Amino acid sequence: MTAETRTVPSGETVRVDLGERAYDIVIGPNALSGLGGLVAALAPGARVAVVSDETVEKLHGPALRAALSGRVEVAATITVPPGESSKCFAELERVVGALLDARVERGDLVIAFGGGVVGDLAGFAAAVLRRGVRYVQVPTSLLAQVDSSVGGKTGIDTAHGKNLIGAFHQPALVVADTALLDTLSPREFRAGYAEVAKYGLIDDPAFFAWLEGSWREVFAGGPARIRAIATSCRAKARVVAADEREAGQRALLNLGHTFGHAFEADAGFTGRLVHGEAVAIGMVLAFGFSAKLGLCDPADEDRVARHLAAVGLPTRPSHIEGGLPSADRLMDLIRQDKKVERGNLTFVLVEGIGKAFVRKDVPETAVREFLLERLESRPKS
Ligand SMILES: NC(=O)c1ccc[n+]([C@@H]2O[C@H](COP(=O)([O-])OP(=O)(O)OC[C@H]3O[C@@H](n4cnc5c(N)ncnc54)[C@H](O)[C@@H]3O)[C@@H](O)[C@H]2O)c1
Ligand SMILES: O=C(O)C(=O)C[C@@H](O)[C@H](O)[C@H](O)COP(=O)(O)O
Ligand SMILES: [Zn+2]
Repeated sequence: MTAETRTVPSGETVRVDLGERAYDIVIGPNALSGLGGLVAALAPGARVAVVSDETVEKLHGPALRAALSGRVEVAATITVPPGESSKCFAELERVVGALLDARVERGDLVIAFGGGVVGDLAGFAAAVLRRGVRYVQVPTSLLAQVDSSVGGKTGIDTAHGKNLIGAFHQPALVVADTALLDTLSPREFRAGYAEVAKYGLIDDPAFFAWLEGSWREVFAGGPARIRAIATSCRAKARVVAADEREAGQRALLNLGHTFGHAFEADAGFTGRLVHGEAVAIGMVLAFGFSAKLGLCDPADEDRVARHLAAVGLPTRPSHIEGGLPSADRLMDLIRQDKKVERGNLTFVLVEGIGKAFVRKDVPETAVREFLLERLESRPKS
């Protein structure tokens, strides 16, 4: 275990152990109040530029500025429209332009204040601005607190697919204030929960079993929520520290994503299907595909689907509103997956709950046949 953990009252600090790029994830219900001091210590005298979305800025912008006040000068606050459609070239150009207008220098810091969309977009902007400035993740959605703010994957989507343009650029600090989640919509909380459950499904069956019994407390807030977030961050920190650039085992964090990203791209990166929902459907499909290949017991797929459905997540392609793509359309999108090697598909498969593994050279014919079986509704194309 390379991720260090320090327990602090009603919260926790997890270290992402990456040598000269190591950083802390500060987790807790009042973590935001410490941001000014942490940023001032990280880059004494530096200015910061805040990138947020309109919803988060309106709800929590004043608290962020109060946390920075008297410690750090805010050079600019840049907002983008909420939602996945902001992870695009046009918004990247606008954000980078605004950072240059504010004369953000190499020694300054960008603060990504929002969900995973803002984190991925602002992180990518920071990666390319003046060939790289440091940034701080202040994640405000459950998904961002348990997954996207950690690990340094940044980027945008294109019509070709999800996150196809981007860079590995680690944050200098992550501050996850769990109280900010109180304003998150139930739908977005559920979407983030899919990535929480993912950590149990990858290699922590005891965590998955705990979630099956305690998810209501996680949704309600309090210690169970903090425990779920800290456990997720520890798991992600451990994987990232061992394989920063996804040369091998980091691909496990992609469980459910090869299918999920294809459905998201087909939906046009709209609110019709948000990332966590696509991951929920994709994880059930990953279990189903593994069962079809004789690698795992079909009962495990049922158990996963039962739990995700219990919290209100979609679990089948037919749950996606607005019609389904054809298997051929999905195969086209899957061929763009970043795990493809010399044209061959790579999938994260399972031998059971908590027993995920990476399989290269998965035959396209097997994937297509499986998709045809699972696209129960009439395709729209
Ligand atoms: N880089 C990574 O490792 C990684 C990991 C997982 C997901 N992602 C990416 O993250 C994105 C999804 O992130 P997301 O689910 O946070 O979506 P998001 O950023 O769109 O946030 C979801 C919605 O919640 C709102 N919101 C955020 N915080 C809020 C708060 N505290 N109160 C009220 N509303 C709030 C936002 O305005 C938005 O409408 C996808 O683009 C996905 O690809 C990246
Ligand atoms: O951090 C990772 O590695 C992940 O795979 C986490 C995923 O939850 C996340 O959605 C990530 O952005 C997907 O990565 P990608 O390389 O498939 O775009
Ligand atoms: Zn994801």
